[in-house]
Amino acid sequence: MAGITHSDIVKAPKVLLHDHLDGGLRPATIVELAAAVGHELPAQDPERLGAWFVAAADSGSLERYLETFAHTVAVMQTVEGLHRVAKECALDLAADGVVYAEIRYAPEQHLERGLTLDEVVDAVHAGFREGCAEAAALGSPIRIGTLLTAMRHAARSQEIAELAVRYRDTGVVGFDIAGAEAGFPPTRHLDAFEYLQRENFHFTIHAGEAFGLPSIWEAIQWCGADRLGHGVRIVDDITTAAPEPPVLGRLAAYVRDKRIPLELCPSSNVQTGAAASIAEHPIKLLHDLRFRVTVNTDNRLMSGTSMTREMTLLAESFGWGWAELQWLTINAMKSAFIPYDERLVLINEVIKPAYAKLLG
Ligand SMILES: O=c1[nH]cnc2c1ncn2[C@H]1C[C@H](O)[C@@H](CO)O1
Ligand SMILES: [Zn+2]
Repeated sequence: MAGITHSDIVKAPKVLLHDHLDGGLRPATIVELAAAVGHELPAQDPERLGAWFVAAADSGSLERYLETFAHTVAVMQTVEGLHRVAKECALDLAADGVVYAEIRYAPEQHLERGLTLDEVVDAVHAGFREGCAEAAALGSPIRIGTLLTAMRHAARSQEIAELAVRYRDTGVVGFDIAGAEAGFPPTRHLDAFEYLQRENFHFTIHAGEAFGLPSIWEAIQWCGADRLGHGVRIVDDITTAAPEPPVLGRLAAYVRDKRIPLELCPSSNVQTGAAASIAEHPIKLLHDLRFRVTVNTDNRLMSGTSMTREMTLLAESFGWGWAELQWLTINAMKSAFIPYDERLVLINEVIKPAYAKLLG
């Protein structure tokens, strides 16, 4: 069924696996927190500041896109700042109809004003707890787990992996590495990934965004990633020569056969140059070939987006309807890092009944 709109999609339950806490602040909150800590911003008016982030991130380069985070990370250096940002994140996602989210951030980036790693994690978790409680009271329940990210150019991945495992029963559901990809291959952090595997813990790796197949291959075959952050460049291993059917190379076939989830982020990919436009985004091909595709926001502030907006763009570009949106949502829920039985409850008791009504 084509023609579904933003106002329809906002009401449908959605699942978000790839969203950065420091990429989703409300512009008005940045302005207030920046005034409190004396951080200078490129614009003072929230509307202009929001537009500045989108324009500055729209550079065609991941490195330049990442520079914009200086202004969000700067206001997330105190318990108050982290707590507020996490709480508002929960409220914003719930208002957008997200029922389950995994939110990531790099604790090592929030130590500039003297917080310890544990204090950072505690502040974020407290903010999420409050935000989720408030959202439930407002009639939009949401569950949130966190992923702790290590920065790939730095050397703290083992420490952050241990931090994640220590908090595994109190809100952290996985681990990730992020930051500039070219020049910083996943195997740089092999010790951390091997440690996590010995601990039976879950992790995703940003791979195949600004760098191609070798990054994806290392993430899966050397590091043992459960999921791929982006992974969009897997299309480099798929040969398309219509009218012949597409031919998958060995790595693409492995990713599809093993049902390795791809955390695709369409708008973010257009901004960093990983895709030319939404209409030309490889998500269509990957969907048609039945890869384990999920749709994500990456950074709602830098892309001026939301889960509803990402899905609306896909519905408009590819004529996708409720069947496709349900497929994406169930793919994401199946790929979450919470226990299997808990995923099933959300699929069977929240997602499927809602889409059954929408499908009519
Ligand atoms: O899409 C991304 N690719 C690589 N790194 C990213 C992306 N989005 C955000 N980051 C970085 C910047 C943040 O400060 C950090 C932790 O959330 O992760
Ligand atoms: Zn990301």
